[in-house]
Amino acid sequence: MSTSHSSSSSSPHKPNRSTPSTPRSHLTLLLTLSVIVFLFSLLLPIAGITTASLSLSSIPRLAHKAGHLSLSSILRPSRFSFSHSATVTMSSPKYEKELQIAQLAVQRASILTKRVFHEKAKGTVDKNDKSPVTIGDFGAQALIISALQHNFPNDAIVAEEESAKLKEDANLRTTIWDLVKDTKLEDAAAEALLGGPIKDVDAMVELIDKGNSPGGSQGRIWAIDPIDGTKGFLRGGQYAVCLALMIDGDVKVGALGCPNLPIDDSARLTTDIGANQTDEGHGVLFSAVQGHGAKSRALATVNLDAEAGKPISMRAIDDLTKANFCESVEAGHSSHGDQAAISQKLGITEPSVRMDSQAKYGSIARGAGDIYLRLPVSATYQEKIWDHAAGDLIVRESGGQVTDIHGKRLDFGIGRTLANNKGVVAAPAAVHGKVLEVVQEVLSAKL
Ligand SMILES: Nc1ncnc2c1ncn2[C@@H]1O[C@H](COP(=O)(O)O)[C@@H](OP(=O)(O)O)[C@H]1O
Ligand SMILES: [Mg+2]
Repeated sequence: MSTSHSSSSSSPHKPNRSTPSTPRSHLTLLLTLSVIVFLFSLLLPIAGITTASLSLSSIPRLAHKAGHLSLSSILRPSRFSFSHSATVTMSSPKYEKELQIAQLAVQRASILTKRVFHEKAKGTVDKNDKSPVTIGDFGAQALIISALQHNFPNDAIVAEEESAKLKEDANLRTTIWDLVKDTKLEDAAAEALLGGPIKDVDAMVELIDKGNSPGGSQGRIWAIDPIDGTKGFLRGGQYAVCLALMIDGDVKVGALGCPNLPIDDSARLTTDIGANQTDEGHGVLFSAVQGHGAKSRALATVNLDAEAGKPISMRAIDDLTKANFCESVEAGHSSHGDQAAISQKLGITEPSVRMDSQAKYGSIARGAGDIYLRLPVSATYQEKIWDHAAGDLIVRESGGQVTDIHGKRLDFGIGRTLANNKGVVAAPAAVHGKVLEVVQEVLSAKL
C-alpha cells in the first residue's frame, strides 16, 4: 500500500484522475486486491485460534465460525477477534470523546448513588426496604442517558430500568427528581460537557425510557446498568455504575464506577470486601478502549485529566494453586458449590472472595484478584448485556480472556441478553484455557 502512495505523481504507471485508466493498471489493481484477500484468508484462522486460548474442543467451533465470515466482516474488526491491546493498537480508533463522556457520566451518576448509599447507611431507611436502590437506579440511569443524548443523540441505548413504575408513583418520582436535579459534577466545564441539568421531572421520566433499544448487531448502542449489584448496594457491600459502547455488537469503550472499592490498585482482595464497606477514602473508575488497554483512576467529582488514569493489567500467574477466585455473593446468580469443586480440582486452598457486581471484573483486571467465574444455576436464565459489557472489555484489555463456560466469547450483538452464552469464565489469557478445562470437567454433567 505504502509503495503505491509513495510513487511519484509523474510516474508513467500511475493512472491520472483525469484520464481513463489503462487495462494494465486494472490488472495491477486486481493483482493487489487478490494478494490482500489471500493474506486475510491466511490470517483469519490464525486469529481465530489464538483468540481464545481455548480448549481443543472449541477449535472446530471457531473454524466453523471463520468459515462463515463474509469479506466485509473480515475487513471490519470481528467481534470474535482477540482484542488485547497488543494485537490491535495500530488500527483501533481511540474513541476519545466517547471515553471522556462515558467516564464523566459514570462519575456524575456515582455522586447520586453515593448520596443514596449514605442516606441508607445512616439507618433512616428500613433494612428490608428496597426503595433506596430503586431511587438510585432510576436517578443514575436518567443522568447517564441525559449525558449520552446530549453528546450522541443518534446512538441507541439499552438500559436496565423502564419508567412504568415511576409513572404510577408520584412520591417516588418526586423523591428521585429532588436528587437528580441537584446532582452535578463540581467542575462547571465538565458539567457543561454532559449538557448540564435535566430540564424538569417530565424530561427525566422521558429520558429513562430512552434506554429501551432492543440491542443487536448493528450500529452504535450503549449498555447501561445504573446500579449493578443491587444486593451489594443494599447490604453495604460492592456495587458498580456501568456503561459500555458497542459498535456492530463489539464492545469498544467501557467504564465502571466502583464507589466502594479501594483506590489502590495493588490492594489484594480480602474476603470482607463484599459487606460493610464504605465509600469514604474509596472509589475507583475503571475504563478501557478496545485496542488501547485499560486504566483505573480515583473516582472523582471533577473533570478528567486525560493523562491521569493509570494503565492496569492482570496479575501473571505462575502457579494456579495460588490464584485468587471471585464469585457472586448471591448463590442464585452463580453456583457456589460448583466453584468450590473447581477450586479444589485446581488445588486452590484459599476460599473464593464473594462480592457483588462488575466490581469483580475490575478487581481481576487490576490484579487485585485473578479469576472470576459465573457458573449457571438455572438452565433458562439469560445473562443481561449491561451486567457484562464494560467488564468484559476491561478484563480483555488488561491481558485477560473472557468466555462463557463453553469457551465462546460473550456475544453482545444479539439483543438485550447474552442468549448465545452460558455463564462466564474470566481469567488471565495464559491460564484461561486450563481454567476452562477444569470448569468443563466439573460442569460436564450439566453441559
Ligand atoms: N438467576 C440469575 N443468574 C445470574 N445472574 C442473575 C440472576 N438473577 C439476576 N441476575 C443478575 O445478576 C446481577 C448481579 O450480579 P452479581 O451476582 O455478580 O452481583 C444482577 O444485576 P443487578 O444487581 O443490576 O440487578 C442481575 O441482573
Ligand atoms: Mg446488573
